[in-house]
Amino acid sequence: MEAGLEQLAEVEGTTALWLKKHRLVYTAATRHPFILSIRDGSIDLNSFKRWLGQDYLFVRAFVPFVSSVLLKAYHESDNNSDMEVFLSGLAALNDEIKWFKKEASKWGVVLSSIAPQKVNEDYCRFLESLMGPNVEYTVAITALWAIELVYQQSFAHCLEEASRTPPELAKTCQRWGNEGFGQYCRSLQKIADRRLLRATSEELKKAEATLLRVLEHEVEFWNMSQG
Ligand SMILES: Cc1ncc(CNC=O)c(N)n1
Repeated sequence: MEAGLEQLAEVEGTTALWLKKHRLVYTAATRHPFILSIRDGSIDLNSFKRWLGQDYLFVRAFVPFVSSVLLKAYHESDNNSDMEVFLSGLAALNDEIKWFKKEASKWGVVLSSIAPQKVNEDYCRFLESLMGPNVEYTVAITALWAIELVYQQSFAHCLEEASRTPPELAKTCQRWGNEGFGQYCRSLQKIADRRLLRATSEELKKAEATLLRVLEHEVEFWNMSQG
């Protein structure tokens, strides 16, 4: 007998099914020419610096978004360990903001004088639209997982055996490509799958649409960085 999508979701997880279903845009986000140019060493350092400055601004907007997911977990979660996962994410972001400042000064990028580009503003506005109390926890955790996954998958690709990532970019790739961050992403995915298994069809629809929007925003962000 053929298994329905709902039965498959119990075995494989809804998120994995969605990544298969949307593999074209998922691959566009995680194997973008910008990332491939880091991996093969051909990256234009001006593109890297543009990415660095814009991503610093993005991460500043990402902190309140993660906080909003933590707040939803506190109020709505059926599992009290969820909150600790987000708390560890926020702790990592604290470290990350310091890293951005150090890295920027190393490259001569003046963070205080960087204006967000339109693509970045659009992405940050999308994050804000997910922060309100009207957005379900299930939808918000799906977005958070997808946002982190794109960076984890992209930068881990630059650390693989065959990659020729320039040594001065290795630390950047390790920030999101390391095993600990991979574990964090799996924790987020487990929470998302647990929630999606119990979601209404309305919530499922919203969560899947939100995943797609995240992947599209990530592709645009790489496009913008590449210039
Ligand atoms: C545009 C974008 N997407 C995802 C991440 C990764 N999350 C936190 O650092 C990021 N830094 N920037």
